[in-house]
Amino acid sequence: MEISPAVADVRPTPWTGRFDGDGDEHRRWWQAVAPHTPDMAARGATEAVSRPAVVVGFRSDEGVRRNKGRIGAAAAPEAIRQALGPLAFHLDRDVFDAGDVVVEEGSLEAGQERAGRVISELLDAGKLTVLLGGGHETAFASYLGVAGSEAVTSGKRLGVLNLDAHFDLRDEPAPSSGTPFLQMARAEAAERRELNYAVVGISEPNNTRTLFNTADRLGVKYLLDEDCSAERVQEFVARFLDTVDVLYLTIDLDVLPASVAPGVSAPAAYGVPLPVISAVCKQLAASGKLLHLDVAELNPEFDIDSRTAKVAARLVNTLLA
Ligand SMILES: N=CN[C@@H](CCC(=O)O)C(=O)O
Ligand SMILES: [Mn+2]
Ligand SMILES: [Mn+2]
Repeated sequence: MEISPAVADVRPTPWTGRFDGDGDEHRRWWQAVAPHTPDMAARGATEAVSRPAVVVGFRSDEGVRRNKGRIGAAAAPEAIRQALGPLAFHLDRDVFDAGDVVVEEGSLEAGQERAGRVISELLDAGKLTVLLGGGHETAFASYLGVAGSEAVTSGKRLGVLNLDAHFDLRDEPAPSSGTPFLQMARAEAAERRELNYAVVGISEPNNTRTLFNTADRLGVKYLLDEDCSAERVQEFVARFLDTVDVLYLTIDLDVLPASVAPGVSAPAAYGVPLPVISAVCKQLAASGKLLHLDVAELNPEFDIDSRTAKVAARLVNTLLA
């Protein structure tokens, strides 16, 4: 029996940006990105050398709403595409847009499952997947996709690296943007595995003792924001990479200082400097272990001059380069 491919809820719309000419030397992201159609799922790269990347949006406010935050992240996928569109395209890979999964109020879990199925299929077709959130409930959608992929079900060791001021290990009656990594730990335990979870940028005053206790009980490795010198982070990430075969990277933009990333639900008073976060992205891209990535918590409503969206776009560009 033929199983129909998983598709996003909303088809991709054309990207826009500055036009300098049609030649390769003028190429920007908006000219390079092509719509991804279900029948392309199994198609490999064209002339590009690296694994093709596929962008998927996760339009969700529901996790932040449930977590009592400032809603508006559902508009983030569009804002990040708008910030990526005009950037000069120097990548050695094809990039496709598969459209958006749309989370209706109250139906977060179903949206996470839909996005998970789309991600798993793309991963199994050899793509590097990029999920644009949404609040950090996006991470559980990513996890479902990654955990359902052949790479992980065939036994490759998965590592989850979170760049975030928060653990997001809350124990709540309903999933939210504050719970995804506890949900992952429980899902991994159900598969008789342990979640291999590391966080860079934890703000001590913004995580309660309960959250630190949960992190310790689960064996979470973390670096506090105040300890995030370039050297410490590089060494921490290198040690973590040694323990994994495939990596899922999740960037919560509130890991950055509020001056760099004001457009988030919970801006960081301290934050990890952008050059340090950018260096991590380069380190991960060079590792060859990156399976999937997402960017979460952009809230365009609170952004200033698209500053946060532009940082998100820049980091995605770095990770795919
Ligand atoms: N996504 C997670 N967000 C933080 C929000 C913290 C806050 O609002 O101060 C958390 O739940 O810990
Ligand atoms: Mn988070
Ligand atoms: Mn956070």
